[in-house]
Amino acid sequence: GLVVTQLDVQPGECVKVKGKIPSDAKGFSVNVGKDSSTLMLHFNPRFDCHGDVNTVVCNSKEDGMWGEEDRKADFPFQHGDKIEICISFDAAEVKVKVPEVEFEFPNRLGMEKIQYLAVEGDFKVK
Ligand SMILES: CCCO[C@@H]1O[C@H](CO)[C@@H](O[C@@H]2O[C@H](CO)[C@H](O)[C@H](OCc3cn(Cc4cccc(C#CCN)c4)nn3)[C@H]2O)[C@H](O)[C@H]1NC(C)=O
Repeated sequence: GLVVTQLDVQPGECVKVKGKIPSDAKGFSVNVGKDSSTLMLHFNPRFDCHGDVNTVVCNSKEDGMWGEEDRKADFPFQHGDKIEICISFDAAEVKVKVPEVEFEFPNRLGMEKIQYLAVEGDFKVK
């Protein structure tokens, strides 16, 4: 999927990804951080994959190693949805705004900018 590098997003700024969730989507992820091995956030809505149904899984990745998963209570996504995902952060946390819901995740790595964004799986970036 889409990979963007050299982004240089600062605290308080937001990066927005618009796209469509295919009608047969199993799951997708939006990753932001330094690069593919060092992620401030792996935002992974799962419709039906890895044994999860309608569950948003968030995690961080440090030098290629996954952290502790954080499974969210909300799942505000449906097959066929056209959505905007807005990601912003500060020293303490990462915020992921989607229609109707804002998810929060700790800025575990204390990252001071987002250089890298990658979208994987069943999400058609517009
Ligand atoms: C119960 C004991 C075992 O526990 C399980 O252990 C697994 C392995 O660690 C974890 O799963 C890993 O979880 C990690 C976050 O933590 C990651 O999501 C990682 O995926 C990386 C990855 C990303 N991509 C690209 C991509 C992305 C989204 C869509 C597609 C598609 C498609 C076409 N339909 C492709 N491919 N692989 C996942 O494998 C499970 O959550 C975890 N489950 C629980 C309950 O704990």
